[in-house]
Amino acid sequence: MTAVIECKDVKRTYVSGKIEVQALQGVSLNVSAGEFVSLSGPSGCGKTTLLNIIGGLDRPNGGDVRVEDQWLNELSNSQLADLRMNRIGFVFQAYNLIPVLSAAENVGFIMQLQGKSTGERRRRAKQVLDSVGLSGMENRRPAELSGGQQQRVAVARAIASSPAIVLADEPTANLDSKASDALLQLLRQLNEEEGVTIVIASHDPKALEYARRHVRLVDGQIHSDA
Ligand SMILES: Nc1ncnc2c1ncn2[C@@H]1O[C@H](COP(=O)(O)OP(=O)(O)OP(=O)(O)O)[C@@H](O)[C@H]1O
Repeated sequence: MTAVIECKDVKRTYVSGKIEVQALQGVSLNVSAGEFVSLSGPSGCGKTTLLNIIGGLDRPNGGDVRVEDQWLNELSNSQLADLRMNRIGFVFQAYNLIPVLSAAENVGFIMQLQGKSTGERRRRAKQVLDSVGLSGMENRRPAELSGGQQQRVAVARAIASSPAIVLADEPTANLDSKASDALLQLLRQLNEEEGVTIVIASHDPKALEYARRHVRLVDGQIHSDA
């Protein structure tokens, strides 16, 4: 099967002041369509950096990443933004919901950027909020929802535009065990029923159980992949 994500010798060095940190030291990784992959490893090993580079939020200093049929080095910043908007869904630890918008408006936000009509946004927002178990909560603002519910809104937002890939960075970090299970179950369902490729960076052993392939990073390099 062709890889939907291909990382070729990806390197990322951060410079802060006189200190250089080699966050990624040559990572090569292929992920096929429909895989559910975990990225784990000690704090600072480069998980977030790798997810950000795969998702086009950051650029490598060396190597390249292909997402579907596009090599990211060849894309301008606006082409990269289009790729993120149309093909990739992000779920972050801190939910990143917009506090003044309702759940439905948060979910519809990217569709608004894509120029979808109000009616279409409302319909799709209701549909995805229903699918993540939040029927009837469309009009609540983030502050009126529990942490687990907010993270479900974040997942609904990530999947609203039917992305090929969902990248999740510590999505269970702020959730209790019941909410974590519900969220992971949701990601599994998305993966199994809709074939969405999922890459999840996490320290949470439970999150790792849900993945079918486990990539472990140590010091910016792949230590194991099984
Ligand atoms: N913007 C930045 N400027 C300088 N150094 C950075 C920056 N972002 C990350 N780093 C450094 O790069 C290394 C990798 O960081 P990264 O956040 O990718 O690790 P991580 O595995 O996700 O860690 P954690 O599990 O703690 O979230 C760390 O040493 C970190 O301090």
